[in-house]
Amino acid sequence: MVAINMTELWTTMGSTLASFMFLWAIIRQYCPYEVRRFFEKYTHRVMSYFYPYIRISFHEFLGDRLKRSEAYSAVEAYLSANTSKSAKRLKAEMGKDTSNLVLTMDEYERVTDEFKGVKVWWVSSKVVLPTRSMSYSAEQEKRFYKLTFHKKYRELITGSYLEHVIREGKEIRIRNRQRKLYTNSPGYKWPSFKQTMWSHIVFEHPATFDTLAMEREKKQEIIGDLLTFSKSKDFYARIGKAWKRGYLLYGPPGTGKSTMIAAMANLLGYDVYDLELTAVKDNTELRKLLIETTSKSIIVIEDIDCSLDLTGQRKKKGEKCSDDESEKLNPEAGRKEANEEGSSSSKVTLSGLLNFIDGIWSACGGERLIVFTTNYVEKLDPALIRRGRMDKHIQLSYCSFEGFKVLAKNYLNIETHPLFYTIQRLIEEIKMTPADVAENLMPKSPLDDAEKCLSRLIEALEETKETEATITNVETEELKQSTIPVKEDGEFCDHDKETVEPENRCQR
Ligand SMILES: Nc1ncnc2c1ncn2[C@@H]1O[C@H](COP(=O)(O)OP(=O)(O)OP(=O)(O)O)[C@@H](O)[C@H]1O
Repeated sequence: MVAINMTELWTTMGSTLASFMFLWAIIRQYCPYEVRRFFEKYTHRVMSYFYPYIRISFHEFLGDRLKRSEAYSAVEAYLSANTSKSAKRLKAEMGKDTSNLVLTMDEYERVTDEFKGVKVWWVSSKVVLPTRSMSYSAEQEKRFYKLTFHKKYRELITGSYLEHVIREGKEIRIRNRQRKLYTNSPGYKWPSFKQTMWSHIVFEHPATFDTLAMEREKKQEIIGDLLTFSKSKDFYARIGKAWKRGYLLYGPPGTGKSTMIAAMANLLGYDVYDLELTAVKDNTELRKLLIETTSKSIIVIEDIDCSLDLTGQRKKKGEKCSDDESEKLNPEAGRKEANEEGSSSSKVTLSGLLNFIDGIWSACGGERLIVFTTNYVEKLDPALIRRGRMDKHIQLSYCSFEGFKVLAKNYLNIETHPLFYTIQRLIEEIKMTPADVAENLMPKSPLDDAEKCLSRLIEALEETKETEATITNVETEELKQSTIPVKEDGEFCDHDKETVEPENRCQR
């Protein structure tokens, strides 16, 4: 009897539940969104008393939909890197630089992640909301990620796990982002006054430390310094110092200063801000530009000796070093200067620049390198380049044999050749910049093989050697002649002060 009753009870319950589910499916389809939300809200509240799991949502857009949520983007990057191997349904999109595919979890896909032995679940989801406007009615999709975990791990997950997800997600995004090369150029801002602003292009310089012609040991030291800096956030916080580091690159033109900056940016994945000081109106504008720079960037002032003189006064436009090379990092630099002609004289001072490097504003943003380059280090004010401001001074010099070997590998794809012995002998006694060596190694026609290019370099080195020898001979000769000659009667003769008739002058 009892058994029959139980069977009846189960059957009734089953059919009631089925009817309820059927009804709910109809209601879901036809009832207005607001009513549905109301039911769902209260059902969730009742359920949460018995449900042992906690859920956290990360919505793509918050509030006005104008700006994508940083947390959502970080979670997306984290999940695409960490779970794309375990997810069964993935979405493929072109990366920002259109060179690779980026895989992310497809909608309604669920993946598991583990942190310190605790399992959590991520679901990518979306809600479709009706939008009503005067002119059209459309649906709006709101995407979000939902994280679920057991309530006994609340502290661990909301604390260290989420911190780990966001930090790693941000790092992945920085690694994958398209980097930018900024330059300051004059712009107009309401109410129509001229001021310099950052504009940018995509930064795609191919230089790396591998392709840089330099002694291996020196290269390793610089790489070590840069990597240590980039991982020292906590260290800088502990010692109470802004997270930034100054580099001074100096050496003759064509020794690789600009190339090294590009290699630094590529190594660390930083943006580059190429600051043209002559286009900055005054210290206030300089500070504004500084505040606008972002973290993980290199601020470069090339040829610093040409932008500011030792008294701290700006050089006039006409006095700027005529140096085509300064346009290398940024093709807009030349145009910018032309645009600047006729603008009012600038008033950036040495103290303004010192403030820029280590004033109170310089601490905002964090993780920044400030790089100055110069061909004449001796011309710079010691205050500008003292340690603490320019922490690391790097001299780039004429091409060594080791540097030549890097260039031979880059340009000719060879690591050894019988002509290397001759080149080693010549390059060790002659001053030739890596830029000149590189130019000679560059094949000039499809028929140019390694032998031809190396022979051309040897020829150029020998020519330079001859020119240097001729110059030295002339100089020695001039030096000999410039010593004050003695007249036959033993009197000294100073040619510069001679006022006597030519025929009475002493013979050189
Ligand atoms: N050390 C180097 N390693 C590899 N290539 C180099 C090196 N130095 C120069 N080059 C080559 O020479 C060209 C000019 O070099 P770069 O612009 O870096 O020199 P620079 O020292 O910045 O010159 P300047 O002082 O005139 O601005 C580069 O495009 C690069 O191809």
